[in-house]
Amino acid sequence: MINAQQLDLTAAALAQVLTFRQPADVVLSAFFRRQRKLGVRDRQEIAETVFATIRHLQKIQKMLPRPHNKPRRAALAALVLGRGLSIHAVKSLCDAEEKQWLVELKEHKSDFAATLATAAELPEWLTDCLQQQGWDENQIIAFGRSVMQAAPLDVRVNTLKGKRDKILAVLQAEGLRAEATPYSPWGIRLYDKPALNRHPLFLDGVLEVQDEGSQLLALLTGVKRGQIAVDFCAGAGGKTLAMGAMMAGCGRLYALDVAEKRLANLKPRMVRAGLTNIHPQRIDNEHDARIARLKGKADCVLVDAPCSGLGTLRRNPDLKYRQSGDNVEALQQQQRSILQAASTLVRSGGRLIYATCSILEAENQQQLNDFLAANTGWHIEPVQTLLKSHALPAMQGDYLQLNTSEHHTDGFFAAVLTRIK
Ligand SMILES: C[S@@+](CC[C@H](N)C(=O)[O-])C[C@H]1O[C@@H](n2cnc3c(N)ncnc32)[C@H](O)[C@@H]1O
Repeated sequence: MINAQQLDLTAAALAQVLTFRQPADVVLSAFFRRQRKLGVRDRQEIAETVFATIRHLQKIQKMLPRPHNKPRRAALAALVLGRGLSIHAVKSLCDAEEKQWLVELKEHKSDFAATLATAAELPEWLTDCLQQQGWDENQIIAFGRSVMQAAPLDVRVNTLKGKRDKILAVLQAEGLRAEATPYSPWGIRLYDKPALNRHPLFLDGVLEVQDEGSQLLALLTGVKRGQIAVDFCAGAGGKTLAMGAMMAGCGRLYALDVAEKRLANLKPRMVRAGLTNIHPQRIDNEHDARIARLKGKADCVLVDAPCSGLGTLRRNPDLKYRQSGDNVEALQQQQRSILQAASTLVRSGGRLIYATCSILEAENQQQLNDFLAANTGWHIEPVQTLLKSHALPAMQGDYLQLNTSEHHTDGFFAAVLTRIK
């Protein structure tokens, strides 16, 4: 149970977080760096209450229109709405006005359930987008609620270093609540969130943290040993490492990105994973002359495009307040340009995989349709056919579309195209 000092500090952190000028985790890390004396338990209470506030912000905002100006009230509301505390339990932390305000907040329960934005805990710009792409209210509410749950910890077994069944047995024998992921053949789901970065299986490169959905995207590339592959937007290499393992360390895998810092994070991970065939390369942009030598050479190119990230709201609930329709339009232009440039690297008969961690058609199907309208000589490979030998969620259409409410992964989209000339 949170104490008075922790509540005051939560309010101080919320005054910054709720402006949404920066990612919540960045603001919170900087806040904790300034509060050196705080213990682990203090940090946990503050962080949990900050994230509960963001997760329940639609309801809180209904009663408190500018919550960053009244962050103590926002935090108290989060304790009651998000952290399951009764008003009685928090009454020693409140003055009389605050207590009365909490009572009124609770009285609005049925209003909250009757309005789409508060029932789904999604801002109106996003519920509008989802409705425009044909989602009905029940789907939107189911999605919104599914992303209010914290994500479990999914890890991928590096097939160069271990077999999933054996590793799963080791983790279970250590008393961890662990089970095989339902769809990815390499995945293990952990429910207790152990500090994995000190675990010998992590330090030895047997395990990597990776959401099951992200594992499935790598699986979909179908990349094989000895091939030439490109991960065009590799970031810190989540999918690069999985592709490297699929290639059994043979062939060449280029990990490209514009962000030096992210690629730098890939390097120790490659070493841990025992992969020597990955070539990280920073590029200035998608037209960088340094990649011209790969034109028409790659067997497989993955474009895990920069996107709104709206499929990852379980981990980054503040994104729904930091994104907007205008932002999505700017991202669409970037995605179009990257996909176009990356496609030129694919050899005849090779594969191009376009993926995002977004649930918006504007970033997904629409990009694919635009690409196919502007480019001839490409064929869509239905995802169900590609992955028929693997367990895969039932899915309509040719694309992989993962949604937290149905598949318990982050939301992902992926399409596979083959170059036919
Ligand atoms: C969705 S993230 C990739 C995540 C990564 N694939 C993983 O699995 O961890 C998108 C990445 O695209 C990179 N990016 C943005 N613009 C780019 C460009 N023009 N060319 C290549 N990469 C770009 C960003 O720096 C970011 O790392």
